[in-house]
Amino acid sequence: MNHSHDRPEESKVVLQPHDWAHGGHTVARTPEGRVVFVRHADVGETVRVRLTESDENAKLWRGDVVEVLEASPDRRDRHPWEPADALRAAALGRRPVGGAEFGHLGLERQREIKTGVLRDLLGGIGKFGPQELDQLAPRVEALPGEDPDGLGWRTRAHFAVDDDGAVGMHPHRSEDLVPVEGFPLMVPVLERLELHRVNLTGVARVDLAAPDGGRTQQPPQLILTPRSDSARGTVTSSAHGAEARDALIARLERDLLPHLDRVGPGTSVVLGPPEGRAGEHTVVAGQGHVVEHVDHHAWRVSAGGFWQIHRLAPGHLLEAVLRAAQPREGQFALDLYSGAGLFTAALAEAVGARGTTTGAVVGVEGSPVTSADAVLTFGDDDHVEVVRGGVEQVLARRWPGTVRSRGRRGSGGRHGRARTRPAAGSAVADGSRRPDVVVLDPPRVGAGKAVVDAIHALGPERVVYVSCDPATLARDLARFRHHGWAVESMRAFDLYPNTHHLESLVTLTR
Ligand SMILES: C[S@@+](CC[C@H](N)C(=O)[O-])C[C@H]1O[C@@H](n2cnc3c(N)ncnc32)[C@H](O)[C@@H]1O
Repeated sequence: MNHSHDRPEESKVVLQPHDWAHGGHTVARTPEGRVVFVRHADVGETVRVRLTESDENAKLWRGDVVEVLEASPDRRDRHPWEPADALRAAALGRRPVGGAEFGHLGLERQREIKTGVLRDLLGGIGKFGPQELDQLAPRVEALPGEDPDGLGWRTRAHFAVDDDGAVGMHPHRSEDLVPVEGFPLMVPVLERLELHRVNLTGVARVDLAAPDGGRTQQPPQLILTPRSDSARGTVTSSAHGAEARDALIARLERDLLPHLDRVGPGTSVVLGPPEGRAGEHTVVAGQGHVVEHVDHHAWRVSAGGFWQIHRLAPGHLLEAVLRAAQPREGQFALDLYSGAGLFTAALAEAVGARGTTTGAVVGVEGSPVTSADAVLTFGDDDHVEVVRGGVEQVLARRWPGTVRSRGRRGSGGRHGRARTRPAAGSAVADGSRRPDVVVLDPPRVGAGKAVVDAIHALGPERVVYVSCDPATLARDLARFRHHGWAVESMRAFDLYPNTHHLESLVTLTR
């Protein structure tokens, strides 16, 4: 069992990190040979580290930098966000919050580190040889139009709320809650909401959404998740819970709405089900959904539905996916883990206009909220079909024999029978036609063996894999390569500046 140290002076060691690992930390060794994952450092530095997990029996220890004895040339003079600055947090006797764990380094260095981690994972888990890696030359690219400090990009963010109703964030792997006044990684329209000035007692979590990258007149949206415990007038699902929910709504109308009228007029406020429960959303003010746009496309995204986080990501990814997938008029494209239909829309336009008999797109999405959005977005477009369900289950149903293991994976596995609307031609609907192009964009757990095997069995010309986790991507690529697929090209994007996260886009052919 790990134990955390409450008395910092008792648990400090001086270390020299020698490597970067996946997950946002450097790797160092104590003189006794113990491996320590150190956050907020860089390779080549000498740092004093406060151990946050150091159980004698643990395989590895963890710690945060509290003092820099020899600094990396890439260390920034000033961290762009104080609550996440490890050195400043140490001076205040607390831990840095998560959310900007690379903020101590310049953006170029951040991308260099992410490129190195991607390459290491492809070599280790993915079994790519050094020559293959040199040929592919994966490199994490900055998005054109990115802020020079990597700030102001998040159109989606969330905060926890403490017992006293103040918004806060957690340090890495900690239940502690540090109150925060804003989050400069968010787009300005969300920063201006100044939620730290409002008492949100009875709320467990606040999610924020700024449509259209925060650029349009469309106001932002706040989604509040009520607490489910019995403390402080909170909400349960019982009849008593309905009263508590009404009381919470009354309190929000009294405290939150006048504040929002001053700082963010028109902001929508939506109350979700209590934490850990499924259920309806109640619109307290404004609307229950936003509309996202890229060029001439528009998508509906409801409270709780998925949308790409970086303000520039939807347009950039859409273009990159189209370039990689090369869909042609009359083809059948399968969009797996399709969300609200970002790629579905572009693929649909490329394979044929409404009413064509041969061009078709099928999007598969597991979340009931997000797939319902896609159904509404694509309306009566008869060459687009939106299927709600787990990818593995949907592939097994539509193309029996392609999925060997019927394990239940990921969020999509929970959602019963697929709901389809409308059929995109009978051959597509009954599974007798197979896709020419498959795009997949799974969550961090990746696609997994059964889904990769099924895509292989479907025999498309091209597969485009969009990934937000390079470790599961490497694992899934190894499986594709086992089936004889080759990586034609690989790109990676810095969609999450000042954090260790990265997005990859891989084109596979046979
Ligand atoms: C990374 S998002 C990509 C969405 C979309 N491609 C986009 O760019 O907006 C992954 C999506 O997969 C859905 N999802 C997660 N696990 C799933 C599963 N097993 N089957 C189907 N959908 C799943 C999530 O609800 C989410 O909308």
